Amino acid sequence: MGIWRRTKHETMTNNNEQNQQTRAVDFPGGRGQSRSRQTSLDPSFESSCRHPSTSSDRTADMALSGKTAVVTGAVMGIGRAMTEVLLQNGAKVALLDVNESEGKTLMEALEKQYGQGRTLFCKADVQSEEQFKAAFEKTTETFGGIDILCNNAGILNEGLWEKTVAINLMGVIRGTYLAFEHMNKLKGGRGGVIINTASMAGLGPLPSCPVYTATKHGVVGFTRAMAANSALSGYGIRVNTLCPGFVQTELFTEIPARLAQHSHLADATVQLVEKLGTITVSEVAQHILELVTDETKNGEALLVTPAGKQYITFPSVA
Ligand SMILES: NC(=O)C1=CN([C@@H]2O[C@H](COP(=O)(O)OP(=O)(O)OC[C@H]3O[C@@H](n4cnc5c(N)ncnc54)[C@H](O)[C@@H]3O)[C@@H](O)[C@H]2O)C=CC1
Ligand SMILES: CC/C=C\C[C@H](O)C(=O)/C=C/C=C/C=C\C=C\[C@@H](O)C/C=C\CCC(=O)O
Repeated sequence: MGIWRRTKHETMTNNNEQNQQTRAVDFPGGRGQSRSRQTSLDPSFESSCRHPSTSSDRTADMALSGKTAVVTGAVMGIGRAMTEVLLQNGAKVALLDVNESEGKTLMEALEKQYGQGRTLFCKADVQSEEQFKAAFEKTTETFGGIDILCNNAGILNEGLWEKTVAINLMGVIRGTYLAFEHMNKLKGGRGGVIINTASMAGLGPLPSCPVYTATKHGVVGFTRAMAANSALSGYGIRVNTLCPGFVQTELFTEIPARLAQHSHLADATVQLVEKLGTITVSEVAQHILELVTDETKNGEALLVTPAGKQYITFPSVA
């Protein structure tokens, strides 16, 4: 059970046993940083990110300049890394999360790093139609529209399996339907793209997390169906899903407690983690850019693991 004895913020780096402190203000460093920009809000970190004084004059030529994104579960982990990728590439970002205190702190740090008027924080639980809808409306009111949605919020708790379904699957469905209302070209929208965070567990079963596996399989299936639905309907909206393997975040900690009645399988899961390795949030988030900017990407499932990235092909049933 070695892996789970590490302190809350220590994580196992892929193929090397160095402990890493993953602090609240910077992303895990480690392997693969050459493939992704190390970003940090830690002022002591020699960041490669643009500073506010240059951000505005360089934003104009960035891939996502003029675009507005909404990210759920944006305050930490993969969602926070996605937020940074979007900001680094010129987008304005609405951060949605239930963690209000951390959200406001992050907002202040992001404004210092990327300039005023580029970010908005909305306290929003993806389980709540009212809160999610209000956040969309506030975003549209603030930035003039929504072009990108990252349905990223998710939990892993087999003991609270109904909540897991409500957040991981129903929350993604709710966000997608709200985005279709705002983006639909047939309803006055300007089109757009939705990125749903599934998981490698959305492509193959994690025996110790059957409900989590079900939610992620649901996200993959729903994404592919909505992508085809939109294409056939002429809505002008693309829908793709990102399927990370094991990623070094809070969700990845205290796994035995999260497995609940399946915790007897914790060792098997540890062996799977050791077999497959782990990746950093930056190594995951960098891939949203291709899913967002490549107009040919619709209905794609992009698997990201220590071995790299792979677009999944599914058996054709018709
Ligand atoms: N960490 C991993 O190994 C992997 C994670 N994923 C998925 O990536 C997504 C992000 O996970 P992590 O960054 O690892 O998790 P995390 O626990 O580090 O961050 C999740 C964020 O979502 C927020 N959140 C939780 N419930 C919410 C709700 N009801 N409404 C709004 N925000 C809520 C939390 O406050 C937190 O800021 C999840 O969908 C997860 O299932 C997929 C594959 C691997
Ligand atoms: C315990 C789960 C830890 C983190 C959850 C995280 O959010 C996440 O989504 C991680 C998913 C990783 C899944 C990785 C592999 C899934 C593999 C399955 O397809 C097969 C499962 C077991 C096969 C055993 C083997 O040796 O291949």
